[in-house]
Amino acid sequence: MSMIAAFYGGKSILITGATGFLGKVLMEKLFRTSPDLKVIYILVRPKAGQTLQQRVFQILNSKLFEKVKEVCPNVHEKIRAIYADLSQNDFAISKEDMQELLSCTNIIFHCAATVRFDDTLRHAVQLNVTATRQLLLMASQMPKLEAFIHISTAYSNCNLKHIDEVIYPCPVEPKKIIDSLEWLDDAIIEEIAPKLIRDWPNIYTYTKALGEMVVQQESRNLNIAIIRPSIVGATWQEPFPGWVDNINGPNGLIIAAGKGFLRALKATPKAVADLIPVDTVVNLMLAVGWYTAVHRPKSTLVYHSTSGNLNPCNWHKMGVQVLATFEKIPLERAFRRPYANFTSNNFTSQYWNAVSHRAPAIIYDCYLRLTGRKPRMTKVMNQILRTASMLEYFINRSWEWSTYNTEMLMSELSPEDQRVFNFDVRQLNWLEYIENYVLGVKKYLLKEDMAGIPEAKQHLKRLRNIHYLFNTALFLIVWRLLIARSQMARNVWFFIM
Ligand SMILES: CCCCCCCCCCCCCCCCCCCC(=O)SCCNC(=O)CCNC(=O)[C@H](O)C(C)(C)COP(=O)(O)OP(=O)(O)OC[C@H]1O[C@@H](n2cnc3c(N)ncnc32)[C@H](O)[C@@H]1OP(=O)(O)O
Ligand SMILES: NC(=O)C1=CN([C@@H]2O[C@H](COP(=O)(O)OP(=O)(O)OC[C@H]3O[C@@H](n4cnc5c(N)ncnc54)[C@H](OP(=O)(O)O)[C@@H]3O)[C@@H](O)[C@H]2O)C=CC1
Repeated sequence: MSMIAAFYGGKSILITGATGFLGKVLMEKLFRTSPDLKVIYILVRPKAGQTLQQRVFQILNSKLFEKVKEVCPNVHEKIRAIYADLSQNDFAISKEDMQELLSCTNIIFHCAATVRFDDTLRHAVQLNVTATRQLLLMASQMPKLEAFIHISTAYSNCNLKHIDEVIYPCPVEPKKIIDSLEWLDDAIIEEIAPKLIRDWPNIYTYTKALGEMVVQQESRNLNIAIIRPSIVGATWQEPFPGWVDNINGPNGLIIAAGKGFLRALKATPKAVADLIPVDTVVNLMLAVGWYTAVHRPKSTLVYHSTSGNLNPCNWHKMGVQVLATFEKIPLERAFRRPYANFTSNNFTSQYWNAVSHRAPAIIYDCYLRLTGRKPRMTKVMNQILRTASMLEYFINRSWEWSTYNTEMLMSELSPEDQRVFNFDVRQLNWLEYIENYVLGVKKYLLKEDMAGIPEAKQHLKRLRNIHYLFNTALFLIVWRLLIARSQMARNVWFFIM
């Protein structure tokens, strides 16, 4: 019998960010392994014209929850969506809902955040810092609370090279920043933002670091733990391999590569690709929730959910396997044949951007114009290159994250818990994982039908022929021009003939 699964039985669990990538996988695993849990409260806002109930309905009826419905047929009754907007005072939660949350909650998993790298400082602080403080305040009024698990990121201290499982102080106190945002206007805030974030690469990582400091400062006598995942990728094993549902992190670039838009990337081939499967992160979260509540460590423990020091993979290996998978299982209607050229050199990267990205986009737009259609490829390409440049910081560096606490926790688990809540990334086979990941992007994210693979392969063959034809024509034109203008070229030509 799993001790962790039994621990969550009968519990009332509060999850923020439950509609996000990590939150959905967390809910799924909780319902599947502890179907006798009492209730999961989720703080949700209406979005894209959908009410809370419609959003919950959509999640529970997705492929991700198919197994849950077999194990826990009354899952609909065990999920309680509470209207909340984490960027508002008191999260805009009604008095009755707040009362219920305060009096019933046993465990909190705080996953909600803005993960956009380019968010405004005001919004990112509201979500990643102030909301965390507000939730901690709520937690301090919960008499039944056993553990508060805060999800941060392994990159919250990416201005350092070696990162231990400790909370590092930020140069400016979070409280000072929160207070000043109240009276500064937006224009001034955006002006001072670069000075505040100093050597952090973006607002996201900086505000996540501030969020951790807030956790440390406002922990009172709560049982708190922080989990820092690196780049969260598709599921490894559970509930099935390759599940993914948003374009964040590597996902968008994998699509851009598979569709042949992105054929070169400014990346250091030997740098560690610190991906971590989302189900591995979730298993660690649940184990940490149990350990924090039952063992009540004296201080706030930080757990790294990373792969680099236990089972490293690099960007070269990842790129090669992504391409190999697209050979076998191509995406539909590709723009060009997939290709991956990694270079860490600025000049070469600019060259490939011009030749491999911008020039084909311009040529294709000319073709669209000539055939009476609206040009669009340059716009798409600019967006992809902007995204790639935003991620560049993370694919040109390697970090060392120590994992003492994570390994200690692994050794504390019973063999049954190590199996059911496996977060031992040493068992991960990268080639198999990446293949399933790419397949998952095709099936679950792009919703492409596997029956379309023969046609997709045929399309790639046509693209290859167009490519050869184009290169031959280009060569002949250049050669003809050279012969017309250079005596040496003429001599070479006669010599060959
Ligand atoms: C050469 C081939 C290589 C072969 C493949 C190998 C793959 C290597 C992949 C390497 C990836 C490395 C990733 C490192 C990430 C480190 C993350 C740190 C971990 C974390 O803690 S946080 C979670 C991660 N957060 C994110 O990923 C958010 C990043 N996104 C943003 O911040 C914004 O979206 C961005 C990029 C600033 C763009 O903003 P904006 O210009 O306002 O655009 P929109 O968001 O409105 O989107 C417009 C348009 O772009 C599409 N889009 C958005 N994001 C991506 C993406 N990541 N990849 C591709 N495309 C993306 C989006 O769908 C929109 O399209 P439309 O058609 O709707 O216009
Ligand atoms: N994905 C990754 O690679 C990594 C993620 N992390 C961390 O993991 C956590 C979860 O990330 P992930 O699931 O990927 O992110 P998502 O963007 O998928 O999910 C974010 C969640 O936060 C919610 N949220 C955002 N703003 C508000 C708001 N104003 N009110 C209520 N809810 C809000 C979103 O709700 P809605 O659906 O309404 O938008 C969504 O449920 C974050 O803390 C992130 O920093 C850490 C390392 C890597």
